[in-house]
Amino acid sequence: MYLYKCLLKQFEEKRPFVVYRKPNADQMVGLFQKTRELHLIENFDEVGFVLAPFAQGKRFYIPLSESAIIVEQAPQGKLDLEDVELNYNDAIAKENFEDLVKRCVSAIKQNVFGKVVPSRKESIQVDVQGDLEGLFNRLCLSYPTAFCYVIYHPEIGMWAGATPESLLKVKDGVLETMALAGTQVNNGQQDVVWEQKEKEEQQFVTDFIVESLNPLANKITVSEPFTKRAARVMHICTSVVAELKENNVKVIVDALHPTPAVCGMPKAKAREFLINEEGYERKYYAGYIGELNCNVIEQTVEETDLYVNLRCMEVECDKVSLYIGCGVTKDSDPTSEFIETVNKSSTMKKVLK
Ligand SMILES: C=C(O[C@@H]1C=C(C(=O)O)C=C[C@H]1O)C(=O)O
Repeated sequence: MYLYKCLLKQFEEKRPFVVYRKPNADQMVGLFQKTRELHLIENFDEVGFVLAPFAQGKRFYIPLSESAIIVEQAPQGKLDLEDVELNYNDAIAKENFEDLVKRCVSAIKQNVFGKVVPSRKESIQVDVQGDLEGLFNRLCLSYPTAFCYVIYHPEIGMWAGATPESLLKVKDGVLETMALAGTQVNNGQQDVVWEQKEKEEQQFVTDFIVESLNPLANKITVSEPFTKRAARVMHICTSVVAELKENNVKVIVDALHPTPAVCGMPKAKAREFLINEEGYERKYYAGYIGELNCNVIEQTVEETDLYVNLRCMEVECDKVSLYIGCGVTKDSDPTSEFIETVNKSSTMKKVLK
């Protein structure tokens, strides 16, 4: 396919690119920047594809005006990749993460915050860059309902992922978003029962989103919670629709990012704790990614469609680093939370060959 040829050439020449496929979409998009420049987002009037970090780091974009744009049919069909063997007994990772969760619970009990979302990083020796076409195909075919992407910038590096979580979509003055939290293993079971802890955790996220949007919206509609399946896990989800007073993407992004689904609440306290206590830098994990002031397939510039960068990995020449986190409340059990991160890690592990 022409898009993949361009991707290979672009990567060989160390020029920025992104290839992505939106949830349930038939088409995929490739943006191939003609220069190697790093374009930073200043005021959110920019038009292009953005990748923003969780906290520290550069918020950059690939401008449409400087890129070759290729739209092709996305990989069709469904691939059921074999389950990978998950290691629940990595003693060092387990001990470190459980210790972090204990510190989170103790901060919650001291009323520093009500919820926090600690995370960890797991590196695997594997060469993925040698077969980017295969990687993107596997992402799209395995996760048809996710936002799948591979993005590269010579000054930033390469990231890939298949995220189930929308940060926001703004179109015609209407904003759509979701409150996603609470996790259990997805065995394809039909009767799903959610524990009180998970329901509360998800309610935190819904409340935060509604409160943050209140000053910005004339009317907000919240759906009943429903179960959203995402590969090996599933979550509780609520859809939120807001009629905006003003179409100011910067104000809306600042209000929502990072949501308590990936950070905690109150936001500032949780974020400060994570930056100081996690012991590593999240970089673009739990940041956001997507089209800013454009919809490439529909060829309009009046739309923004951003996703939370979850179930993702940083791709280097001989290794990948997976980033995985989980919401912690006062009732969290450190071992169960570690197991949850292992389960979530299977989304990316499955597409590695
Ligand atoms: C933080 C992650 O996922 C988030 C946390 C969830 C939870 O705490 O149950 C569920 C969905 C996501 O909003 C992750 O996948 O790394």
